[in-house]
Amino acid sequence: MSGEFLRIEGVGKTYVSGGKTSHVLADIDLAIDAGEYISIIGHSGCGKSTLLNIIGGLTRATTGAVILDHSEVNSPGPDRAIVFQNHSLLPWLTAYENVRLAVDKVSGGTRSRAERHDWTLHNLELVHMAHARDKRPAEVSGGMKQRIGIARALAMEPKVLLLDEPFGALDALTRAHLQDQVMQIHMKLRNTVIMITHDVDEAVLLSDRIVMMTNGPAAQIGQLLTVPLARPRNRLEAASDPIYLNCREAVLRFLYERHRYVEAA
Ligand SMILES: Nc1ncnc2c1ncn2[C@@H]1O[C@H](COP(=O)(O)OP(=O)(O)OP(=O)(O)O)[C@@H](O)[C@H]1O
Repeated sequence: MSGEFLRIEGVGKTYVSGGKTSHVLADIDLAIDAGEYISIIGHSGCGKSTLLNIIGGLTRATTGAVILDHSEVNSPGPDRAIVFQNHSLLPWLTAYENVRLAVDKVSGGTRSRAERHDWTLHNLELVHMAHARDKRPAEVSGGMKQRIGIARALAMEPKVLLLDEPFGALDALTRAHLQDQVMQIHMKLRNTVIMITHDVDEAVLLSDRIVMMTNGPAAQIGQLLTVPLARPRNRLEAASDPIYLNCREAVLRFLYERHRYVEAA
């Protein structure tokens, strides 16, 4: 592993609002290889979204830098697509149109109309949503909306896919189904993914490495855990695999023994 693809170097973040200063992140160093699936886990409010937004270019780091493929990240860009917990689809557009809009924006100058049409459909097929291409967000389930959001993000062919609790609002069965699909897509595309989650099993099942954050203020990476489970992974087989169980226990111990959540006063 060279860790040259995405480097987070000494990243810190301080918010100043209403005369109050809060040190959210301090000295975050992380090197990620192309094709890795990384999860970020930590208690509520520790700064996970802040870190993801810094990588996405939506928030500027106070100190340090993010270097993606040898260029410093200073603003949002199509090379980093973000999928949020609550889908951000345009309600007046169909599934096809939501994805097509992103495709036109990113590859309007490089692909013909026919190619952009095919590419839009290809990405809807990837998430098994081609059958619902003409439905608007209000006409489909929460899981389907997330799948359209993932299709839209993938269609932009980002260097990094940033997932901010993408399955957080879904029921357990839909969530498991979508996790399996994301694993299949990752196997197929070998894309680089950084995902925030609160779910220990989700982190272990999907990730190559898990970034465990300490509690804030000034949260840091407390532990970095490699998940040496072979791929493709099957959730039923994994559930009794000693490697899976050891990783799961390591994350639980980190969260509930070493860095227990303390309710803010
Ligand atoms: N724009 C902002 N201005 C001031 N403080 C902010 C801002 N955005 C986030 N914060 C604060 O930074 C801290 C970290 O927030 P962040 O959303 O990154 O945490 P998180 O770990 O993603 O939380 P959760 O798991 O609950 O989503 C919180 O205390 C939050 O109130």
